[in-house]
Amino acid sequence: MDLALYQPDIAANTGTLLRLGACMGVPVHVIHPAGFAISQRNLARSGMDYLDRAALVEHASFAAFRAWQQQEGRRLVLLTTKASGSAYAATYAPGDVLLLGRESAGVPDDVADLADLRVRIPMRPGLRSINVALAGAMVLGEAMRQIGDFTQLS
Ligand SMILES: C[S@@+](CC[C@H](N)C(=O)[O-])C[C@H]1O[C@@H](n2cnc3c(N)ncnc32)[C@H](O)[C@@H]1O
Repeated sequence: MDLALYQPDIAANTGTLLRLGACMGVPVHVIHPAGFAISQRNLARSGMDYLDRAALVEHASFAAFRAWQQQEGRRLVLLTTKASGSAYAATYAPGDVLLLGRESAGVPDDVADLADLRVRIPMRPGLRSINVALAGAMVLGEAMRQIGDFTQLS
């Protein structure tokens, strides 16, 4: 199970997800261009001293990320408010890569079309979206619970 961030805009969210990845043993992929430099200075406030324990993988472009994902034979699961299927009705597998959209605009349609599975966290009517780091945490938690990954943690 991996997390992937599509062209993230806000360093604090990426730092938060890197800290989550470090604690859960989940690699975090950043798909460039990001809206900020990937640096200790930019990420330290939210990532704190967990950054050194995070498995960060940077991809120069979506094409580079896509090549890696296909080469590895990993399923791409997109978290999007535009999905019809609930993230809590989906079935996850150990190799899944959970792809999160950018804070400002999600992912473009051509990227969404490549996803093997698109899932939505149900929300109350009239509300737009959940913070990207919280959305990632909610679905990662469900996916890890399903595949039994929490049993490997203390
Ligand atoms: C702030 S939201 C982006 C909102 C953007 N306007 C859009 O249309 O996607 C950032 C990312 O968090 C995730 N996200 C937020 N709320 C979500 C929800 N209810 N279901 C699934 N993913 C969600 C998605 O990956 C989304 O691209």
